[in-house]
Amino acid sequence: MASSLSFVSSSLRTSSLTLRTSSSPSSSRTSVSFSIKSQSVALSQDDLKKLAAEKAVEAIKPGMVLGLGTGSTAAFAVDQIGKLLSSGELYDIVGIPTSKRTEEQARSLGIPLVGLDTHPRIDLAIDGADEVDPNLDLVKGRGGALLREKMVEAVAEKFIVVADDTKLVKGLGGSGLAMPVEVVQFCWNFNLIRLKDLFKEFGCDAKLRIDGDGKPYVTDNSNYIIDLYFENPLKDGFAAAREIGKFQGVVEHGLFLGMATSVIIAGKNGVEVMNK
Ligand SMILES: O=C[C@H](O)[C@H](O)[C@H](O)COP(=O)(O)O
Repeated sequence: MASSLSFVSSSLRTSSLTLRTSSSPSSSRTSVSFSIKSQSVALSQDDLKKLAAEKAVEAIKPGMVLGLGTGSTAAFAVDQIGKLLSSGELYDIVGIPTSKRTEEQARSLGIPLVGLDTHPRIDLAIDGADEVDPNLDLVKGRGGALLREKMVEAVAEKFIVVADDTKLVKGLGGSGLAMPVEVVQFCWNFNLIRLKDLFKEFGCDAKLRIDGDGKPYVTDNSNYIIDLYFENPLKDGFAAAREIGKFQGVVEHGLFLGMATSVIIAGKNGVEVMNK
């Protein structure tokens, strides 16, 4: 708790923000509120993503094996890692990218890359999320990277999720946006129908993800994605994950349960660090 608080505070200070911190010894949450001297500045959603991502990067130490996440928020973290490496403030780290996009970005920034074959244990993974519930369980994969993300983040000793506060939900599936399931291309519609049927009590619609050219979206692993849309949040994410996993041809799903060790959420009123 104390270490989380200090890494958030020092970084915000360098951004010339005034901080007020509060935390309870019995609580797993640390809040840092901030205001800009003179007058308030409207932070965009991208500003908030960057703020959360850069706070997470402060937890990186030389010698670490890192999981490099995918998406617009994780990209800010990868950028920051690249900057710190090139300035010499950070050294002796290697990263495992969770998508071809992240691999390309990391290579362009000179971040040394390795794979799980040679580095099966990761010290710290930093990634975004699509939904974060009060237990720090997540929906991920709207960017299509769920399979590699889950493989990498499942073996991370620490997994810090970075997000702006629009990602907070009371229950998973509750945002009304997609909960992705990666399936093999073979007879994909068979699995679409089974998935829709599995969740009919939650008012589930299921759609094959289509890319900008009107063709099925193909993941880095040459699979398709079926997006599930729920009218009501899932009551039991673990039960849902178990049932989805029973379908042959389902490769992975976007429920990341019991995996995040910390979540850094940036909102208009400050940054909140929630620890498991
Ligand atoms: O497949 C994509 C990943 O799970 C992303 O981390 C997730 O979709 C969040 O992305 P963003 O930070 O762009 O909202």
